[in-house]
Amino acid sequence: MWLLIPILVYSLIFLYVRHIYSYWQRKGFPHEKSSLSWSFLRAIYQREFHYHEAINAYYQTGKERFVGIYCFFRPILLIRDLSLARTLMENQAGHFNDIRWEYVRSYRKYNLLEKLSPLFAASRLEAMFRNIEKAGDHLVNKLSSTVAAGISAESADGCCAVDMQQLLRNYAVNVIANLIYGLDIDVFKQTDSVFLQYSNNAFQRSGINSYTFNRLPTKSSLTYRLRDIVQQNVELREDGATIRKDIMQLLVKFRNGNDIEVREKFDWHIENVFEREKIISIKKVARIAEYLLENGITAIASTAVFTLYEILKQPELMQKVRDEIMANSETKEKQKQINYEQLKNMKLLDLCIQETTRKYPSVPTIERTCRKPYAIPNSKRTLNEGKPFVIPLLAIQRDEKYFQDPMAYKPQRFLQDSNGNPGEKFTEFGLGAKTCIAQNFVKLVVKYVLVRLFSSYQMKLMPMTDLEICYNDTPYISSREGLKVALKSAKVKFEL
Ligand code: HEM
Repeated sequence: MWLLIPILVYSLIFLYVRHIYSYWQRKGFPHEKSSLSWSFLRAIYQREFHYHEAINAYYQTGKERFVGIYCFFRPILLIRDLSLARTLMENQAGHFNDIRWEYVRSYRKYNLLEKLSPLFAASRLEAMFRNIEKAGDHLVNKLSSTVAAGISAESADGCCAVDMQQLLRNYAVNVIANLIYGLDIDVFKQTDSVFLQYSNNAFQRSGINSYTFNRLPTKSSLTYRLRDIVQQNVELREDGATIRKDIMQLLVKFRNGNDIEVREKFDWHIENVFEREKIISIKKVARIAEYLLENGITAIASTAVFTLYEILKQPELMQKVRDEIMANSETKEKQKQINYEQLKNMKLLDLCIQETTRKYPSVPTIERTCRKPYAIPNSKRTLNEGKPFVIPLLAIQRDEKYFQDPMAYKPQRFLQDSNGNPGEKFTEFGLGAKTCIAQNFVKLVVKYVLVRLFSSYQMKLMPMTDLEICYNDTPYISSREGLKVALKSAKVKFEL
């Protein structure tokens, strides 16, 4: 009798595991070969720890438009076809809604993302430009003091080696703290700042390199400290004691039901309403701010780092970027001055940022869960409720079917050719109801920091033997020294 219990338990586990890993076969989908062998289970387990790389690698192994694969007890449908991927992202019609962004008001359901999209409208960002400049000043001040102090061995020839990855990450922290939390802080000086601690925690967590573990709820004391900052800020602004042109101001306006839609004349003042009329609670404002903080820092830093890395790798491209900056800026009191309008004219840098987001997408895979059965177009298969699909953006954007010579960094690929044919297309910021609301913002802050760097310094990549590019979640450079760049003041020329 006692012997029967373990046998029964093992049999049930065996049947359960086999049931999971035969899902796609049972449903008649094209699927990866699965078995309960040790090698298959080990491969599935390893896939968990290199999720984005594994998903993108599997994309290369076949030709079907979609294929059922397995990730650590989760059957997932991998989409291999760009037009199917676009259809799935665009035509949601309730099939793939993300309930995290839904909210109910007067018995009606709204998509919060859609309502919040004016937060990052170009005209709003233009009004916030002074705050972005402050974050740029903090970075340049830090670099100036580092170069002046000549802390490195290379300082003898007037140049200094710095880790640009870390510096740009701190710049991103300053930008987000300033615009989203409404605080003009400088984490280069305030090294105990809650924002810096949050950023370092998130970076270390990504080192665990696991799909599941990275998604476990991670409410720490930092979350509560950030919530306190939001609470104080919201109260100050609702009292009218502070009017600041930033994203927090727009979030508080939205909370009070004030119009934040894009109009020519915009009033930043907050019309405070009774508590019962508020659209979202302070807790919700804090959650949105934390979501933007968490995703924003890594996305801004990664896009800035890889754009800089690729430009520095190509001296010819670097010269063109410099020329463009020189042609569109003016010198006042021996300093290069750049305003919003001049920045808008720098088209080559726009193309560079676009090319970075193609080659190094900061969202390497898009995943959605099916909320109601979805018949896949031009096929006889139906994706059932509760089952996820994944779009391997990284692999699609590096597929020669869609992009010529995909591993080459060619910003010009997005330009019209001489016959007026449009440049190559891409989907990097997503489509449909979950399109990235912050795309204008990230392009602006990355472009601005690059302009500040190229107009203030001569830069050169230092040789790094252990440079590796990792993808968990956002791409980053894994090397002992981050992205090591030698800097000289712009007046001193490097031998290139
Ligand atoms: C170059 C940098 C960035 C890229 C390539 C990027 C890409 C994307 C993509 C592909 C989506 C769609 C995800 C989906 O369909 O599931 C998305 C959504 C979103 N992004 Fe971005 N993003 C970037 C920067 C940012 C930044 C800086 C922020 C915040 C400050 C941000 C905030 C969001 C938000 C709030 C969403 C809504 C959907 C969600 O994640 O739930 N993004 N982004």
